[in-house]
Amino acid sequence: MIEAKDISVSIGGVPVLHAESVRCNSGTMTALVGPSGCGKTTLLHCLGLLLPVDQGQILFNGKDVTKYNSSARRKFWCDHAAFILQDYGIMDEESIAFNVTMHASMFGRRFRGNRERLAKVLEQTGLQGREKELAGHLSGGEKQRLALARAVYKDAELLFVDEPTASLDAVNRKKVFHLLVKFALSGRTVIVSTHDSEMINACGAKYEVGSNSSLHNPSSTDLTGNMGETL
Ligand SMILES: Nc1ncnc2c1ncn2[C@@H]1O[C@H](COP(=O)(O)OP(=O)(O)OP(=O)(O)O)[C@@H](O)[C@H]1O
Repeated sequence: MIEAKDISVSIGGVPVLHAESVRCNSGTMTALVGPSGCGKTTLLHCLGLLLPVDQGQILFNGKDVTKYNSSARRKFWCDHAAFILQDYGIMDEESIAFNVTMHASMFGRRFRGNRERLAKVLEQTGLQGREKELAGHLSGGEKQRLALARAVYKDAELLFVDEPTASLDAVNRKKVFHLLVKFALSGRTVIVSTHDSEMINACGAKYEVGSNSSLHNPSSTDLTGNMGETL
């Protein structure tokens, strides 16, 4: 569970978030929604400790992590978090397998990850059989799916996702959709900044950035919204 409590952020002296509070529960996919420029990405970055807040707190499983220094933040990212951000964070000069597993020997790029898990996530993201291809040769949509494959392979407790369906066709949108839903249903905390109405409908909780109000607060018996229907 990750939570923002009354956080405010200014960028370049311009207020972007004002006293925002949102709680993202485990086992749930939470949508950060609202018009372009309202601060969805900024809030996502604050929750992921990628951007410091000026006021308020970020709580991870109830623990105040707001003032973590750079080494504590690095450990938080390494141990608990996975990100699919707008630039996808793909290393173009590396293979697909390396980008997913982040494992290779220093010399010769010999594969050292978990082969079974790698094959499974590539299958789930429609990249099966392409382990050895250079990531730089992939299209934008394929890179987006590769970023998702990496996040699922890591199996992190927290998954931060910015516009996961932005450059995908209908078939791949559905694939990404199902994968994120399954991931949340397995007990993970998934936070998605999105304009995609189908994606928003699949989320168990929705928070309108800038309105200071949750659109839907999941009760204990309805932690997943209509995620089950999506599967
Ligand atoms: N690095 C930056 N420098 C200056 N202004 C910024 C920066 N990052 C964000 N902003 C401003 O903060 C506001 C919120 O941006 P943010 O990207 O969080 O919005 P968003 O809701 O995610 O938008 P979109 O739906 O278009 O992606 C915008 O007005 C944007 O111009």
